[in-house]
Amino acid sequence: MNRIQEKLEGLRKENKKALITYMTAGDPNIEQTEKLIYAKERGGADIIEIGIPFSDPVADGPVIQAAAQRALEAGTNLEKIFKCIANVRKNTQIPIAFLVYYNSILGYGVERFIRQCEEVGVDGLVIPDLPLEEREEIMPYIKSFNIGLIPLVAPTSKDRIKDIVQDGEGFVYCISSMGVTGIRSEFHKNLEEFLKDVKSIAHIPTAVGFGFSSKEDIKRLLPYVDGVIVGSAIVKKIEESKGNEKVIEEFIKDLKSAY
Ligand SMILES: O=P(O)(O)OC[C@@H](O)[C@@H](O)c1c[nH]c2ccccc12
Repeated sequence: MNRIQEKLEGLRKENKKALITYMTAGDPNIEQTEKLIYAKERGGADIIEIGIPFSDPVADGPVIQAAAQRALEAGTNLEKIFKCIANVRKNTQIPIAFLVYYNSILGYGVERFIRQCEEVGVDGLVIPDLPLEEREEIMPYIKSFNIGLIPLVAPTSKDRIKDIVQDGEGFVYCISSMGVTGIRSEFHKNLEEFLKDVKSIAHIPTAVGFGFSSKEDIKRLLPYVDGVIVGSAIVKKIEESKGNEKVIEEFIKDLKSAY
């Protein structure tokens, strides 16, 4: 069992749910990313999702695109990110998933990338631009290392949900609404139905993300899932505060108070 599975299993036994928090690696710089991981953990984050900055992030909204831009301008690359996670692992066993575009993996070399993930202590991968049909290219490597592929399903996935979640591990990432990441006030009109459907089909825990920014949002969703993912709202705070650890810790605490 890896850290993500262990964490979610532990929470389930206590009748609790997970707060999963996203940020882009290297925003505002890679040294601060390490400190922000600790700040998030202090604030009560259960799982940390780290975005690998990429020049053509098709699923990212403006806030996260800008973060990737800042990270790339600060000289962030995979080598530095792996080093950062290796350092983090000297201090905490908090579960870590990478949000990484498939092109970044291909550019680095699939096997080399997955091996490195395991070596430094990454537990899961979310790969937004990897279609089900192309999964077999990477699956053998993922299976031979202790990493989980976190599958993404959207309200439009419908009949394909079963196939998409089949060899997923960790949790199923349910996308709340179509389009790109970013804070929203309206979600897919059948969101609750969709989340219930995924829950009934999936053999692993479910989490929902895309658009959430407050404890009110979280409270509304918790009955239907095992975790809620918050990204842009945190990245915006990182931008505004220039990566201030105290600000982020307090914001996470506030979100966690919904649980
Ligand atoms: O930013 P939001 O709307 O809170 O959504 C989470 C999201 O940022 C994070 O999980 C993410 C960042 N980039 C992505 C690309 C695809 C899917 C998910 C993501």
